[in-house]
Formats: sequence, C-alpha cells, structure tokens
Amino acid sequence: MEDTSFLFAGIKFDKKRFANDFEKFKERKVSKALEVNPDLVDNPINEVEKGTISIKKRKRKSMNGGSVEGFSVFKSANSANDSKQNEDEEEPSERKEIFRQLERDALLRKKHNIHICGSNVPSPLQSFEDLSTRYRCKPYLLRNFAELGYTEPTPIQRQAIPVLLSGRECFACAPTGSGKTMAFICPILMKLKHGLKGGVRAVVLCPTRELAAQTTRECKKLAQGKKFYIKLMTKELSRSADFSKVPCDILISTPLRLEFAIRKRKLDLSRAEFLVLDESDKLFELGFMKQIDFVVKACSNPSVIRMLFSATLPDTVEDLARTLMHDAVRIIVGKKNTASQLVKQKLVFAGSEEGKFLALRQSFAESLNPPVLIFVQSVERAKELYRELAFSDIKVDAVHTDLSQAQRENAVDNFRAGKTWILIATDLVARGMDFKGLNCVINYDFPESASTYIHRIGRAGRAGRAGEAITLYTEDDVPYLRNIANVMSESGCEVPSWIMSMPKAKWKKYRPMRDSISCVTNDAN
Ligand SMILES: Nc1ncnc2c1ncn2[C@@H]1O[C@H](COP(=O)(O)OP(=O)(O)OP(=O)(O)O)[C@@H](O)[C@H]1O
Repeated sequence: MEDTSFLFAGIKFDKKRFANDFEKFKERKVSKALEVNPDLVDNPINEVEKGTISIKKRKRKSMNGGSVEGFSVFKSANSANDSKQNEDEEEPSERKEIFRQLERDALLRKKHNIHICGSNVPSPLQSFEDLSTRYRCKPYLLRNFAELGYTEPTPIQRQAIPVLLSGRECFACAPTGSGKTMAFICPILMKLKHGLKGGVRAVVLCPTRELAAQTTRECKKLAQGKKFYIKLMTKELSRSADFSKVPCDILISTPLRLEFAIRKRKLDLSRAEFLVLDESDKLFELGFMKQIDFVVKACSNPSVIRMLFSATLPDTVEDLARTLMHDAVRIIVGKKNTASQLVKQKLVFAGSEEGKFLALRQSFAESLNPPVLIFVQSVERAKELYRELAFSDIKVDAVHTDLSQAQRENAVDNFRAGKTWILIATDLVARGMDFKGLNCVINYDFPESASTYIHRIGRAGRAGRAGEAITLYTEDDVPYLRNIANVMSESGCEVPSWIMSMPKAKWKKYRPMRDSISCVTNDAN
C-alpha cells in the first residue's frame, strides 16, 4: 500500500470537542484521577458511558478468567502507590459499583466474542431496550427493528452503536452477514436531526454501486416513519444536480461519483457529522485511494465522526486508521480476518478446467439447491460460463461490469426475487451484497486472495442462517490451497492434514491464465 499519511490531513483539532483529551495533557493531582460523578451510585451505567470515569488500575483478567481489553479503562498502573491512594480516597460503594459494571461489560463482551481497544469504551448493549433507557432512542426506530425481525442486537451492533453514540470514532471488523450496516446506520439516525436544510450531514461510502443501492434501501427501511432525506448518488445526480437545492440528510455513494459531484457540482460536505467507510479495506486499496482522500478532506467539519467497517481488516489498514483517527475505538468480533462460522466450506479437486465444468454440471444434476451464486475471476469468464449454462433448463444469469447499470440491477433483482436460480458473478458482488436465503456459493475460479475468499463465501450464511461454500481447484491452484485452508480451519472447518502441511504461498491478485470455458466444454461434449 502506498504512503497514505496525506489522508485525513487538514483536519483541525477541536479543543472544545476533545476537551477531555486536552485535559489529560495538563498537570493533575493524583487525587483527581478518579472523577466519579456523585450520582454514579444511583446510575453507574450512564457515567461509565459518558467516559467521566478513569480508573488507574490494571486488571488483566476478568472474573471469568478471560482477558479484559480496553487498555485505558484499566490504565497501566506502574505506580502501585497511585492506585493505592485512589483506593483510599474512593468511597468503597462507588468503587465497587464501577468495578461491577466493568465486570458486567467484560462478561457480556466475552459472551459475544467482542474484543475492544481504546480508552473508556462504553458498555455494550444488553438488548435493544438499552437504546431507550441509556440513549433515549425514539420508538419509531425500535418499531422498525421489530418490523424487520431484529429481536436482539448482533455482537457488532452491541458494541459499535454505543461507541458511536458516545461520539467516538471507530474501526470495526466483524464477520460477513453480521449486521454491520445497521451498526453504523442506527447511531446516525439517532444522532441526526431529520429534514434539516443546509446540506449533507452523513456520508456513507461503498466500493460498488450495487452495495451503495442496497445500503440506501436498508437505511430507508430503518428510517421508516421519520422524514429523513436519504439519497443514493446516482450517475444522473452526480452529473446534473444542483446540490444546494437537493435536500439530503444522508448521502450514500461510491467514491468516484462522490468525488465527481464535489469537483463538478460543488457538492458541499463541510457540514457532514458522520463519514462511514464501508468495506474500508477495499476503499483503502490503490484504485480508490485518491478519491477517498479527496472525500475525507471535503468532510472538513472538525467534529466529523469517521468510522471504518469491514469483515476483513488487514494490519496495514488498521495501523493507518490507528494513527490517523482521533481516540478511535477498535472493535473486533471473533477473530480478525476469518470467515463466517455459519458457512460450511468445502474444497473440491477438479483437476483441470474441463474437470471444473463437469463437476459443476454433475453437482447441478445431483442436487441443485437454488439460489446458487457462482464466482469466476473475470468478465470474460462470466460471459463464457453464462453461454454454456444458458441453454440448459436452469434459470441462470450473470452480473459483471461489462453490463449497463440497468442490466446489472436487473440481474441482481431477479436473483433476489427468485426469478433466477443461478447467478454467475465476478467479484463485483463479492462484498457486502445481502442475498437473503442464498444457500450456496461456488468458487468456480479460485479466489485471488484470502480476503476475497472470505467476502465471496460470506454471501451465504448471513443473519444467523447456515450456508455452504464449495471451492473448485485445479492442479494450477494447488500452491495456493494452504492459504484458503488456513481460513477454513480458523473458522472451524475440517481441512485434510496434507493441505495444512503444505507451505503457505505468497499470493496477491491471483488470476492465472485459464483455458477458456467454451473450449473445455466443447471438448467435454
Ligand atoms: N439485529 C439483527 N437481527 C437479525 N438480523 C439482522 C440484525 N441486524 C441485521 N440483520 C440482517 O442481517 C443481514 C446481514 O446484515 P448486513 O448486510 O448488514 O451484514 P454485514 O455484516 O454488513 O455483511 P458484509 O460483511 O457481507 O457486508 C441483513 O439481512 C440484515 O437485515
């Protein structure tokens, strides 16, 4: 990754907003180290949330034996005297209550496999009711959750929502299909005043138009009943809108269209209070870097809250985020960069390209359980495979970047509606797309990287449902098997021991030359 330190440059330090942090640089008396609100005993949770408590005491293990993260909550206590003195000064009942709360938080996080890093991290949500009692969430939002069948928050929602509601920036990594979209939309809806004039106040960036459209729909569903102006940045809007006249609270866009609108249509983002980078590791790849930098600078409000969400968070992106975001909280659900445990993963040796096609046809003949999503490595191969399958009785379609916007939308909509049983796709739809009820993902072509594998197979096994993923491989793919096998074993799938004993190959953007599918099928016939 290229040097990205220019990102987030020009963001001014807001002394008022970061008064608490500013305060830390001033000299302090030890006796001030524990700032406990006198009301704390009555309402300990709220005070922990407000971050007014700073406990100079390190506690390495929870009562349950699990590790307790949040290094500043349990600030390093090099000086035993400091903590001793604090302990002497604190009211025992207050102190006990604070620790009880911290303990409850740690246990809840442990139960849901939530790992956090950051100072004074707010308590995770026990339930959606916490949103009302702790944050005065309006009833319409809870009604919408119920309408959508959300009975309890997912782990990422439990932690990310309170973090964002307390005005903290965050970078979050949670498995595919675990409800990250709602985790960033909910706090935005709760914090923003709706229907205001005066410009965009929340920006959500997604790497593809398909994902931007889906996120817009999700956002509108969650905002049902409140007059929020939620806009998807379409080509038309980015080319011809007079943004000073377009009411817009929340704007959802791909980086290219947004950059275009800012440059050519004078779209003003200086009042944005929230900036979401969804699928953030993808957005930090070279192709998007300049546009992201431009958008980040355009969101020049010093109080803007920036957040990064993805199911994969490479160390490079994480390091970058850590150095550039202010007092951000890191939230990881489960293990970083692992596949969803809900997906049963299988590797199938097909020998050659011809073998892959035969294996596919055979699996359809034996047990086609639609809908099925098939990934190939290029537009050309998507077209080829489509041609080979289109004449069978199977309802099949393809989606890739060589189609018009309308054709792309149709392909996705028909698949969602069950009109198409099999969708052949490039990695265009590998990230973020939520195809409800998708049973099976087939990697017809071996994925180009471990993160692509994780995102591709994550189209199945979403929102608590089980799914299946089959990866076909040929002799040529064998050197890269171990990389996939690692992901599989990390997420609890069985992998043959001979694969695990293979060396791990270095790979990046693995897209080998393959025999054309049409040639191999002609041979096969
Ligand atoms: N609290 C909840 N309870 C039940 N279902 C939920 C809840 N929150 C979200 N969902 C549903 O879970 C599914 C997956 O959510 P979402 O698309 O946000 O996943 P994601 O974590 O962003 O996945 P990806 O990494 O693939 O982008 C959606 O269908 C969504 O409606």
